[in-house]
Amino acid sequence: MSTRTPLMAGNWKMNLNHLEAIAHVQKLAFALADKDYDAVEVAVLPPFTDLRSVQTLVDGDKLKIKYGAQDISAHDSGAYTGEISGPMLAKLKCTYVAIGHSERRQYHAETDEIVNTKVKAAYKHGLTPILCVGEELEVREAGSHVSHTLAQVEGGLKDLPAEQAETVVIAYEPVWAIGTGKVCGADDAQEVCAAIRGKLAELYSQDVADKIRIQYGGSVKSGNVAEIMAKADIDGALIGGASLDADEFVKIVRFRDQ
Ligand SMILES: O=C(CO)COP(=O)(O)O
Repeated sequence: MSTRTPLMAGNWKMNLNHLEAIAHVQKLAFALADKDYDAVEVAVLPPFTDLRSVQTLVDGDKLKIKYGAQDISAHDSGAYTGEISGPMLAKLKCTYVAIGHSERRQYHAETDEIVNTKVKAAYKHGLTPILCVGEELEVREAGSHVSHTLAQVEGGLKDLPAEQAETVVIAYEPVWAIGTGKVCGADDAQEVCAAIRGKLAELYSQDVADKIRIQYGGSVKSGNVAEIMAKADIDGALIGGASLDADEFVKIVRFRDQ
């Protein structure tokens, strides 16, 4: 039995303005009880413009929900128009930051090198990275999904010491399953997540690999979450679309009841 606490994180992507964010987090706060947080860590990743509102709510009402950003600059400050730095996110008391999401790799040309620099920037400022990896449909069809994903894990964690790596969260998100309603079968997801843990053991040690949480992401809903979470190497989910519906997100947090 794994001692890893599952992490259910809602990636809102570019949805919900700061007023909608407040209403949404209030709904989650109202629905979730202490026993939910005892069993599962719950986090939301709102757009940057919502973070101050979410922080104010979480701080003011001592909510147990955690929050973080969807990206981080590789730089600490300076002439980088449009970017948001690690110190800015740390100042807002973010816990997590998603790095290398496939939408950033695809639309913003983020390479493993850039992802690796951002992972290091997150640690430098006390933020925990959620390193996103996963293959496109052509890669899966060619049968290279495992090696492709492991290369992204290795690239993203390059030169990272074990003391930092043991707290990273890896999110396996097959690109073809994101927002398509096509969930990766639980056995297929487990195959890749087990291979990721094997790679982590090779890069660090079995002890470190056993501490790292590996999430699955891609069309997770209340109806399929229990089957996915039953797998030995899956320690949570990164949820896009379904996290925008508070009732549905709460059901996902309560995956054991589904
Ligand atoms: O990309 C995702 C989470 O980061 C998954 O998105 P969906 O849950 O909408 O498929």
